[in-house]
This record gives sequence, C-alpha cells and structure tokens, in this order.
Amino acid sequence: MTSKTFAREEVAKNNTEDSLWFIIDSSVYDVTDFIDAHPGGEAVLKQVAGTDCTDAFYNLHRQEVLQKYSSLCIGQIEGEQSKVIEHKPGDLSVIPYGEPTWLSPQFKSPYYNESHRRLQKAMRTFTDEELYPIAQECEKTGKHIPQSLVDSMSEKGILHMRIGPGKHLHGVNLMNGAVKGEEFDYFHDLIVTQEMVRANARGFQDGNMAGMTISLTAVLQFANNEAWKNKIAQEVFSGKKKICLAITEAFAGSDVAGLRTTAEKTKDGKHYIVNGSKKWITNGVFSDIFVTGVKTEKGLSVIVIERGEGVETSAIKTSYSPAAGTTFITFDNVKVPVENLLGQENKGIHVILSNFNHERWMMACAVIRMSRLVTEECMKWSNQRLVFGKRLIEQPVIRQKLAKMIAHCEANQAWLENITYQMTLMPYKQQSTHLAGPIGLLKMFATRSAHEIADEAVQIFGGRALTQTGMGKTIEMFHRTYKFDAILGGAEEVLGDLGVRQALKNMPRSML
Ligand code: HEM
Repeated sequence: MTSKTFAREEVAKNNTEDSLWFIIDSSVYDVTDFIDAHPGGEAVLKQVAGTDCTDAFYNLHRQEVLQKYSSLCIGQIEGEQSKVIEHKPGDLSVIPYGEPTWLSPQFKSPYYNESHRRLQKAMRTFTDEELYPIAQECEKTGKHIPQSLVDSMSEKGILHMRIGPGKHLHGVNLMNGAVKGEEFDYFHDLIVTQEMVRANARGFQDGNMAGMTISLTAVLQFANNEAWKNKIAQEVFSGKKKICLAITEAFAGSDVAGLRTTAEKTKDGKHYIVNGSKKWITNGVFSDIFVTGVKTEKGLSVIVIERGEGVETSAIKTSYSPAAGTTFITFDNVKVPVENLLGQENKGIHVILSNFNHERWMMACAVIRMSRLVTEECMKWSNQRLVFGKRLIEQPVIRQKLAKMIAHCEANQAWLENITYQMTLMPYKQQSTHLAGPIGLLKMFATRSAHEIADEAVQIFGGRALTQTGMGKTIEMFHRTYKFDAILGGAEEVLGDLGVRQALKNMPRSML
C-alpha cells in the first residue's frame, strides 16, 4: 500500500469523471480509470465522487473486494487510522459466536490443550492462505483438485491427519510440528475438519480427498495383510494415488444391504470377478483405487479394486460443483485378487457399518462449523445493512432469527465435543458398539439445524442469498448444498432410526 497522505479537502476536489476519487475507511481511492469496469455501474461511483462513502461501500461489498482492487488505493487521509478490522490469514473471528466457545478468549474448555490450539492456528493459516483461493477457483471452474495442493497436504501431514488418530501418524511431521503424531486425538481430527470447511466451497470440499477420508480408514482397519496395507497407505499419503469409497448404487443408497454388484470367485479360488455399477461415488472420476461393497456368495463383502481393465468411470452432474468428482462407475468382468478382501468374506456389512462412524462424525464436524460461518455472516450483515433507515439488527424479528441460529450452533458444537470426548476414550470396536447410534443422531440433528439455519439466513440476506457472488455468497452456497450433508453418509431418517434402534438394545427388560 502507498504511504502518500491527503487532506479530505483535496479528495473533495477530485469529483469529476476526469479525476474521480473517494474515501473508504480513511483510504483514498482513484477510480477514474475503473468506472467503466465497475460491476455496479458508472452512475453510482459518479454520485459519490469526492466524498467519504465508507458506509455506502460496506453496505454493498465484501472487504475482499478492496483487497482484490488494492491497486486503486492511492493513499491515506492525513492523521486518520482505519476503523474497519481486516481479516488477516490465521486470525480468529471477533464476531460474537463467530468461533466455538473454546476459541473465544473469555471462555474455557476442558477438552483442548496447547497442541490443539497450535494445530488450530496452523490449519486456519493454511486454509486462509493456501486452500481458500484454490477452493474458490475450482468450485467456480469445476476443475478437480490440482496435484500441487495434494502434494502440499501430503508434505504437511494433512492427508494423514484426515484419516484420524492412529499409528499411521507416528513419526509424521504434522504442520511443521504443531502436534506430534503420537498425541494426535479426535479433537485434533475435529479441528482439521472444522478449519478446512471454512474455505466455503462445498463441491470442492468433497473434491478435496473426501473419498480418501472415508475409504482409506477401512483399509487401515480391516486389511488382512500388513505389507499390502502399508503399500496402499504409502501410495495414498504420498499423494501418488487417489482412493475412494464405492458403496452406493442406483439400487441401494442408505440401504446398503440391497447392493447388487457381484463378486464371484474363480474356480481356482484366486480371484473375484466383479460385475455391476456404483452411483454417487465422490472422487471416483479421478481415483485409482476403489474400496468397493460387493455381493459375495453368502452376504456382503468389501474388496479393494484398482483401476484397470473393465473399470469405467463417468462424471454425474449434481447441484454442487463438478470439482467434487461425483461419479458413476461400471465394473465389467473385473478380475480382483482375493487378497484384496477387507475383513472377512460375507461379513462386509460389519466393515461398512464400522467405517461409517468416522465418516458421519466428520460430516457432523463440517456441517456444524459451516452453520456457524453462516450465522457469523448473518450477524455481520444484519449489523451493517441499512433497511428502512435502520440497521437490520434493530428489527426484533431479525434478532429472533439470529437467536435461533446461535442456539442451534452452540447446542450442536457442545454435543459434538461430548461425543468426540467419548471417542478419545474408546478403541475403534467399542466406538461401533456405543457410538454408532449417538453419531447417527448427531449428524441427523446437525443437518436438521442446517436446514433451519439455511432457511433463516436466506430470509435475512434476501436476494443476495440467491446470488453466487457478492455479500451473500456464503449463504447461497450453504442453502444450495447443505442437503449433501443430509443425504451423503446416510439420510437423516436412516440415522435417526439407527440411533433409536441402538438405544433399544440397551433397554432393560423391566418396564415402567
Ligand atoms: C474501490 C472501490 C470499489 C470497488 C473496487 C468496487 C467493486 C465492485 C465489485 C467487484 C462489485 C461486484 C460485487 C460482487 O458481486 O462481488 C461491485 C458491485 C457494486 N458496487 Fe462497487 N466498487 C467500489 C465502490 C463502490 C461505491 C463507492 C459504490 C456506491 C456507493 C458502489 C456501488 C456498487 C453497486 C451498487 C454494486 C452492485 C451491488 C449488488 O449487485 O449487490 N461501488 N463493486
């Protein structure tokens, strides 16, 4: 930024088309050569020529517009300081309820220690500086994740962390030493997910190796051969190969027992021959390895299929960005070694259901954090937007909406942290027994909350919530895409039912 200073009187003199200046937050802008290019038109700029138009500007633009067009800034007003708080990479939000309690300086939390705080700071900076620009670009263009970002996440240990705690993290350098692999727990895991979703690009969020986060987990937990498992893990963590989970079919979504893709054993017993199709497979178009649910002789099984002869993938158009790589896959007489079986043959339902827990919990982390971001945007907007001569927040009806949104965010984060705490104390198997139900209920409720929050946010933002760029872009994205959280990983109704059925298993025989 230039260090030149001006008197307000001097700015006021530059009030013609030939020399058009104005002041925004003590900075002086020369827009003489920009008026033709201004997306809001020439007339509005001419109307404010030579004046201080800070309020008018912030009523219509996001701060990032000024960052993008910083070259128009020619100096500062003498002796004045900027009043607007500019978000710098890594900064916490200063908006009330903009951060969960544990990140608000006036509150304490029993769950987080210094390594959590270090990791949060490192992940926030990574998201702001590196992830956000790429995520925004890919979301818009529909391009798949660039290999440079995969490599960078591999080098920082982000790919490893997204699989959750475990031996695969031991000795790995995580975010330049922010946390040791050996001490990484589910709260670190929660932080990684909650920070990355702030890039606000729902299609890209899934395109960014979501397939890996829900499939490599099954390989690590259920592979029957240690060396083979390590080989796959190494290929994926190094960013050389991409992996995804291929369960759902046109015939079976949340009802996994209804799968029709078959895997028949060859006579010599050395291979499976796989035939069938899979639908809505996240990252499938660009994946090399498919962790696939199949029907074997006496039940379901899960096998690892590598891309090769007989495997075809094609993109499916959905309501979020093609950056997600949502896929239709066909398997046509695909020959797979029997060693690629995960867990036991015909007992794949156990693999699938156990694997669901971490996926659903991660989805809850993500949608709960996005709900907060949307609520924060509504707090900011209603505080600065002038309607009928008043700030929007001065209307009681708006405050009621905000109250409801805040209550949903706080309740969900508290429940999430409670469940996460239980996860830190339970081995993987116990988690399936005791937490599959609560995690299902949490995800169900988190997406019901998202539904309410998206709805209220649109009412607060009006037409801007229906516009993909500008002030309401976070709201537009959330309202268009929160259903992905309500359907993927198990529909709300299925998860609610699972929660109650698991609770019934512990119902005492004696009645009232
Ligand atoms: C350096 C100064 C400015 C820059 C760089 C700038 C840039 C922009 C950009 C990029 C947009 C498109 C918004 C989006 O979709 O993101 C926009 C829209 C607009 N701008 Fe500006 N602008 C400036 C100053 C102003 C001022 C001072 C006014 C009027 C007081 C103004 C009025 C508008 C209007 C009315 C729109 C359309 C807003 C809408 O559709 O909601 N702009 N401007």
